[in-house]
Amino acid sequence: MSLLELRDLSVTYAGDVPAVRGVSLSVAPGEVLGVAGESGCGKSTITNAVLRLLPKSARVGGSVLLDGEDVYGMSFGRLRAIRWATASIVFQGALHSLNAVQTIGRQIAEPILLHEPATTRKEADRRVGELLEQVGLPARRARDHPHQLSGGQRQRVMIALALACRPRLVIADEPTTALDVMVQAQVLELLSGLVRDLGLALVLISHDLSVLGTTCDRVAVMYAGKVVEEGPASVVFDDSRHPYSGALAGAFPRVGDPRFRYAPAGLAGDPPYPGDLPTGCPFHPRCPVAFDRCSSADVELIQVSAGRRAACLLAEEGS
Ligand SMILES: Nc1ncnc2c1ncn2[C@@H]1O[C@H](COP(=O)(O)OP(=O)(O)OP(=O)(O)O)[C@@H](O)[C@H]1O
Repeated sequence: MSLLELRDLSVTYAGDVPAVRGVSLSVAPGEVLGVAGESGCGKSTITNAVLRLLPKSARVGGSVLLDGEDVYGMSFGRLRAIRWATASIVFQGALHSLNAVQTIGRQIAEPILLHEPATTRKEADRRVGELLEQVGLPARRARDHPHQLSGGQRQRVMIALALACRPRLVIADEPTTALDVMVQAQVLELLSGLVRDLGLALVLISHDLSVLGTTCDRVAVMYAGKVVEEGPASVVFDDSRHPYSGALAGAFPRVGDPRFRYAPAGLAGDPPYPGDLPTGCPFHPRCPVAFDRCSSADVELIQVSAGRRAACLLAEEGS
């Protein structure tokens, strides 16, 4: 059974900005789902929607089911109980998310003491030490302040923090952005190990397909608030059925790679602003293989083969 299920989720910000438009996705324990797309496609909005962290003015449609429970139908008391304990988020920007004037240990202990009031300070400190070791840091680093750690170490602390209350789902929003390639690989290996060892469900959000390709079981590619392709990570990138996924994958091309057929020279232009979307397929103004119907036809996400969905007229025609 899925631990997280988004059913036709839509989020519209004040001013009629439809940032997320009918997204259906799910992730099971022990599975890594990648969510890819350029800046502004709605990735962080989905993250915040899962734990009801959106601004009050945002309108939410569809549903978010966490372990079968409707997140938008539950009381605030229940919501407080599931935040951290059932699901937690590793937010973007480790440096800015940590409190500069508090020790690492204090910050990790805080959600434990809040969610498990029977825990003593001493027990919480022991758990903090264990959590730090679990993410590959010595327990003594609990006494440090954030500025005493490197970027990669701070990101590990963010992961320890997310694990503090033993959640079953972790959403990591751009967990490796701003880290150098070696440290990136270590953080991804750490996350994969946690999925393997703890049976976590992990949603990994990134604009960088090389990050997702190596770590995820399945990937959903988003464009202008919608999923435009979804399937096993390896095939989505190696044999894209949507020109946008092909173009994103083409940003990391290999010689002789079939992805070149979509993006010989990279992807020109910018994604549309959600408040001002083009008619037809929202990708058509940038699409290297668009034809006349693309600017007017409604394109739905359809199943193109077992476990694979794509939203493209060419995929519909099976070409
Ligand atoms: N509070 C808000 N009010 C109005 N519009 C918003 C708000 N937050 C986000 N948006 C808009 O919604 C769209 C989706 O934003 P979101 O942050 O979810 O994208 P993203 O894919 O996570 O981008 P990034 O990778 O840059 O974080 C963007 O066009 C953004 O400008």
